[in-house]
Amino acid sequence: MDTQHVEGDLDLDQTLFTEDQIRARLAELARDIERDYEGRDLLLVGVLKGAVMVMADLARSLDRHVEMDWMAVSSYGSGTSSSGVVRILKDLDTDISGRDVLIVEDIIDTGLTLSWLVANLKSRGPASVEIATLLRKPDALRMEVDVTYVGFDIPNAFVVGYGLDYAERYRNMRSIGTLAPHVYS
Ligand SMILES: O=P(O)(O)OC[C@H]1O[C@H](OP(=O)(O)OP(=O)(O)O)[C@H](O)[C@@H]1O
Ligand code: HPA
Ligand SMILES: [Mg+2]
Repeated sequence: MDTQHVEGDLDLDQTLFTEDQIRARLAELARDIERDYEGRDLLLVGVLKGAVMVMADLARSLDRHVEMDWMAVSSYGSGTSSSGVVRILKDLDTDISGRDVLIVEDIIDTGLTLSWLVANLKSRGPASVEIATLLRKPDALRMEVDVTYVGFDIPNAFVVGYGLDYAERYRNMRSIGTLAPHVYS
């Protein structure tokens, strides 16, 4: 199944990561996470909606018990640049005080979402808060974010697929690619 199985059109410029490359990298991160959290309970917190695919595949790569909870926050709306205003659309169901929390994200772009979210979760008294993200754009960072597990560093271009959307489209692509400029011009 190729990148364009969903759209079958010319909306994508380039494939950055195939399904196989994503799966292999998540398996490596899973081994690191198993080692680092050995003997401790672990709560994975997925950030909706973009992180659904990463959460599903990372959690299934882990050879251990984990709990999963979800938050929905949004700062991008339907555009390609962060509004800088983070809104909680859905909060956790779990009380995280005293818990080891690992935030699972699809992408760190400006860092605004994650820096806000880490501060928000730390204020709830967890034992620890770490971040696992599949993608990070080092050149786009506006807020420093301490990330423990990074899948891939990527150039500063808008990407879609594997959970990542442009105006809610392309999330169900199996691979990740850059969007052709004509799509948002
Ligand atoms: O580092 P930043 O510049 O803050 O960008 C990263 C955030 O932006 C995207 O979420 P979005 O707000 O698009 O919501 P979504 O996951 O529902 O698409 C992405 O899933 C991250 O949560
Ligand atoms: O490059 C991106 N693509 C999709 N959603 C995003 N949210 C932040 N950066 C991105
Ligand atoms: Mg989005």
